[in-house]
Amino acid sequence: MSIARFTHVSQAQYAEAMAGREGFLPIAEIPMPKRATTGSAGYDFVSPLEVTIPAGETALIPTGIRAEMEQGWVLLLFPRSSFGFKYSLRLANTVGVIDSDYAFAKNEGHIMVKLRNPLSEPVTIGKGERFCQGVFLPYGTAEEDEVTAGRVGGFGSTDR
Ligand SMILES: O=c1ccn([C@H]2C[C@H](O)[C@@H](COP(=O)(O)OP(=O)(O)OP(=O)(O)O)O2)c(=O)[nH]1
Repeated sequence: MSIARFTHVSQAQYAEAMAGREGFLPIAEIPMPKRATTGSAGYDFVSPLEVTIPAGETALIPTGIRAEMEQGWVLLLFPRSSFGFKYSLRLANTVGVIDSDYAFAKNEGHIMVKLRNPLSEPVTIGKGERFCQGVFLPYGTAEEDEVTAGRVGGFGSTDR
């Protein structure tokens, strides 16, 4: 069942997110997230730049990608299994929750991934390497849910 569409964020949004970094893929060359086989649940995301995460530290990777999806669906981000198995690499927030209305946030719904390297040695993610995966899942709502607010910002914005 097809319920979502991946697109690139704009050149301007990508440049803003990559400010101060070098050697990243041009936005047009970032491949759309792909499933490895017809039976795979996860869409693999590629890192647009080489990133070395020092021992015990974190790194934020802007993916250049946004996901529009039908209401009632969520995209959950997980590390790619092989990265977790090999390096114990994990998402700093354990799982990334990409809401269906995030695509229309001020930052165009630019999907960001924050990785944590819990090892005592640095880990390098190559430019163009598949490093995390996103799974689309349907979600339910509770009785008497009368939420009407819309999303504007990204992480933590609904506290403000
Ligand atoms: O790993 C992540 C997690 C979240 N997001 C984006 C998509 C999500 O829709 C938005 C807000 O995330 P979430 O709702 O999990 O964070 P929050 O801290 O609860 O923020 P808010 O108050 O905006 O809901 O940030 C990412 O790009 N990467």
